Amino acid sequence: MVRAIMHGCNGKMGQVITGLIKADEGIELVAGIDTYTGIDNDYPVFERIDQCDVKADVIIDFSNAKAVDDLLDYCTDRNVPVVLCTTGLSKEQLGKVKKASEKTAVLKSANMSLGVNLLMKLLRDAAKILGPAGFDIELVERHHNQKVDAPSGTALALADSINEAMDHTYEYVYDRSQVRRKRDQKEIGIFAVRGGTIVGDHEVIFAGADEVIEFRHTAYSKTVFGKGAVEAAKFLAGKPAGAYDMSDVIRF
Ligand SMILES: NC(=O)C1=CN([C@@H]2O[C@H](COP(=O)(O)OP(=O)(O)OC[C@H]3O[C@@H](n4cnc5c(N)ncnc54)[C@H](O)[C@@H]3O)[C@@H](O)[C@H]2O)C=CC1
Ligand SMILES: O=C(O)C1=N[C@H](C(=O)O)C[C@H](O)C1
Repeated sequence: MVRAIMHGCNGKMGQVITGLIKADEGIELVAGIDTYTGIDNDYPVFERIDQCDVKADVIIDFSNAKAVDDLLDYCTDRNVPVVLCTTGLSKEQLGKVKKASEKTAVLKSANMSLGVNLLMKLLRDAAKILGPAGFDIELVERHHNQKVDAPSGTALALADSINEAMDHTYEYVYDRSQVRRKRDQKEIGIFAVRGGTIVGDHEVIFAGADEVIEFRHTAYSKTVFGKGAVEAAKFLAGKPAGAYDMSDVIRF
């Protein structure tokens, strides 16, 4: 049985994972960490990660970018593998994630769903054909009104997978309001919509002369992310130090 700690246990994703793990015989939650303590869980909850003295095989993180530095310190000091799902990390934090992966197993993914991870692969193939054929690439993401980071981690990851296939020749453009010029072909425009309870929606538009191809992923519940995170935690427990992602868990 894999022993897991839920970092951000009283948030929306933390509670989804709590429910999924309760019904899973292969993994148990032995502790939770959250600054908000107004929920009764059937595992001990600590307000700060450095207060947690419960031993675990893996930590699952859905919290807040501000909480990630202390989490990485805890995981590297104790050599605990971590499934890092929080988005909106700074450039410095991404560097810290890389360093942490030299000391412990770190699986970072902006989107744990099967669909988005397949989409990344499809986009790489599409870009290799449509980019050289002169198609412009634009990305629109839509999320609920409680989301703090923009654009979404997934939008950036989708753009990165396209750019990777194109030898990193594309620039990302987030705001065209201040610039009076036509778009460059080597741009990926990235736009964020926030409203209501939209779980997560990503649309990638390849617009050519007289034809448009659109790829779209829509999450209808947070369970799709939760399921992927639980699978990732089971996969990561016991793994040696290194940088992992969902392509190590989901084999296409
Ligand atoms: N990788 C993926 O597939 C997904 C990633 N996310 C990301 O996960 C993060 C959390 O999302 P939600 O659960 O919707 O947010 P939420 O705001 O509902 O939950 C975050 C929880 O973290 C807690 N928290 C804040 N500071 C903390 C600290 N220092 N230590 C421990 N806990 C702390 C908050 O009190 C809250 O309960 C966001 O960055 C979001 O973008 C969300 C869904 C899917
Ligand atoms: O905050 C969310 O809700 C989500 N965040 C992730 C992101 O920023 O990409 C993944 C998912 O789309 C939901």
